[in-house]
Amino acid sequence: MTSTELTATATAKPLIPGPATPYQGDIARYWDGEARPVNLRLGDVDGLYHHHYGIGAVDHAALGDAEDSESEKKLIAELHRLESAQAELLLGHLGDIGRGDTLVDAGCGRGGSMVMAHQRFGAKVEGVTLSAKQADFANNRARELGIDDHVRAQVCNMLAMPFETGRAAASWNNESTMYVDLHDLFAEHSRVLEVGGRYVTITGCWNPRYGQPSKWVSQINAHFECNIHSRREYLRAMADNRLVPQAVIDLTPDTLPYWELRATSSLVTGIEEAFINSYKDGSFQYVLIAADRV
Ligand SMILES: C[S@@+](CC[C@H](N)C(=O)[O-])C[C@H]1O[C@@H](n2cnc3c(N)ncnc32)[C@H](O)[C@@H]1O
Ligand SMILES: CC(C)=CCC/C(C)=C/COP(=O)(O)OP(=O)(O)O
Ligand SMILES: [Mg+2]
Repeated sequence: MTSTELTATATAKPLIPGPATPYQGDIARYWDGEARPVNLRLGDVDGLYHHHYGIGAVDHAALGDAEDSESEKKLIAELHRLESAQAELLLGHLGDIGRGDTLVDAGCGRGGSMVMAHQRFGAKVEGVTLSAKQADFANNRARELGIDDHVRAQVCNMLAMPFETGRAAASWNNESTMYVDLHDLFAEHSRVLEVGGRYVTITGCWNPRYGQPSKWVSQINAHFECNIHSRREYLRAMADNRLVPQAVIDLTPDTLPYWELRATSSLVTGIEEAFINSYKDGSFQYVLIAADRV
């Protein structure tokens, strides 16, 4: 069943009485209304629906040549492959995860990373999103795949998750930290993670060596109604909340090929220039941070 045929059969009920702030209400409405072809057409490739960006070298052989009648389909498949490669990289930093473990996806979107996490580790995966539409979509996909006993999305604020203290083996934010205060966020991850648990995020952050958010970063903030943090804020907020980084990887060179390929596609959304220019002028960085809960 493709995304266009998929309809919400069960409506996710918010766990807490609605968004915590008017801003969160706006973000819930943004994602409830989001239906960009660049996200749905890529997800239709294999049923893994992402709302993050790709990394890795473009496989130009897989694209065929321009005259190829299938070139659009091949380009979509290649963009999707790079986005799934990004999720695999994040999951690869979660550490030694077993079938009996519980994982938390904070800001889970339509659930592509949750499905991949369960398929990779066999673990239980709990996701939260502000968007009832995204939660319904993710839960319908889990039901279709027969994994709804292990993969569940709930409508709630990632700053107040309905999970017991100290029970998650690992948790992550995949391009969802730019919607919340990092101290509040990392305090909540530190609460739900077991001692020695692992936290991972992949995010876009402005470069403190540039000085302040560039005009390109401001354009990205306006485009997504988000608030991109600086790299130093991540490290400071982690240090203040018992999260000790054990890997900080600059993925900027690895994500540029994805953006340059995407900029040639018919699925462009208009934000490609801001990402490419900010990555190239050094004002913006694409970073993975993996940290241990001490
Ligand atoms: C860019 S999408 C990323 C989705 C997913 N991580 C992925 O990689 O496909 C950002 C997600 O963060 C969620 N989000 C933003 N603020 C949130 C909050 N305060 N609590 C829970 N989810 C939130 C949005 O609902 C959306 O699902
Ligand atoms: C790295 C940064 C700053 C990302 C901001 C968060 C975000 C909106 C990611 C992509 O979502 P999407 O896949 O829905 O966006 P698009 O429609 O551009 O593919
Ligand atoms: Mg996308």
